[in-house]
Amino acid sequence: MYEQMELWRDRAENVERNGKVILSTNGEVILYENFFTAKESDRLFNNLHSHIQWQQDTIQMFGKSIPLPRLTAWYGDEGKSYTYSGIKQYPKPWIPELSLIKNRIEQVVKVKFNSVLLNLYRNGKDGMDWHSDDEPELGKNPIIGSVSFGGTRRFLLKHKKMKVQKIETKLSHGSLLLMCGETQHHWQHRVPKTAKTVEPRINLTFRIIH
Ligand SMILES: O=C(O)CCC(=O)C(=O)O
Ligand SMILES: [Fe+2]
Repeated sequence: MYEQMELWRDRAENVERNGKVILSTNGEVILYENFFTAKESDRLFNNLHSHIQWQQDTIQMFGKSIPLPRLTAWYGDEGKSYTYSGIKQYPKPWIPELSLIKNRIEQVVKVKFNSVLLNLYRNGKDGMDWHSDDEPELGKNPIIGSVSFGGTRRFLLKHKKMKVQKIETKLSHGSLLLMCGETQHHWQHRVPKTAKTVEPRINLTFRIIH
């Protein structure tokens, strides 16, 4: 037992050392590549792809209902509602694959997440436009743990006021990106669509809903 705990601690510290600081002005973003091994990531991608209840959400624009360019799902603790695209949503209960991922990132982040928003980018035509994760339910300086499986996609950050300040990284199979501090207050992020052929990608953003 003791030995196992030591192993966990070593692993957590090692991962911490391997984190790359992507952004440190007006917020903090850290990337841990290969947070999950390739083998674990393959297994988790397949499991989530088939076990998650993916849904096609729409947004209302000029009186029209427009499908979002990705499939989504929301899981979490019971009773934590979340308003997304103007619709009050209730999470589906945790499933083992999600609890496993959540536990693993909590070892490093040292907070307890109570919900996760999942996105499935089926191909290069799927993406996510500029936004901040600044919904009031998330509180002032939310910590967001973003896990990626499947095809690598570009991830961009731009400062809200100093528009020239742009940061770009790639989110690959098995990576963990942490966004903390004032990041959501000062920065927007997006996953651009691409004309290149890309493998499907699953992204999970773990959040704390107050
Ligand atoms: O797919 C990603 O990496 C980003 C997802 C995201 O920004 C979100 O769900 O709020
Ligand atoms: Fe986001």
